[in-house]
Amino acid sequence: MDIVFINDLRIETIIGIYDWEREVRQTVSLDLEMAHDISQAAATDDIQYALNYKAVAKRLISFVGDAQFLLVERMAEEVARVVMEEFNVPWLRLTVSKPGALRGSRDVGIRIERGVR
Ligand SMILES: Nc1nc2c(c(=O)[nH]1)N=C([C@H](O)[C@@H](O)CO)CN2
Repeated sequence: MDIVFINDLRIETIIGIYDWEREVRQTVSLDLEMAHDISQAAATDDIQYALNYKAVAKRLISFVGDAQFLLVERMAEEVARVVMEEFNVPWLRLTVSKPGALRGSRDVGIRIERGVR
């Protein structure tokens, strides 16, 4: 299976377990790999047969921007569900990072894989 990807999609949201984190929006970064057979899009040169990464990004900017999760784990599971259900993606790998959340580290977060490749 081929991969359509989005790297370092930065979104402002409420995320975190501490009191101060419920008051201010922070940046999260999403790296997303989505399984998709690109052959029909390549053969036709027609966006209707492509997994439209702009449409996926637009949906996630809205979904994550409106959310108020406590844990990156919950955010990752919900993002994976939205992408798989709404864009008919059979498999994905998703990294959710919080840049600057841990002193001494560039970023922290989690990586998940869901579905069948
Ligand atoms: N596994 C996780 N560990 C931690 C999380 C998290 O979401 N998952 N969150 C925090 C705090 O919100 C932290 O990011 C604040 O700097 C701590 N550990």
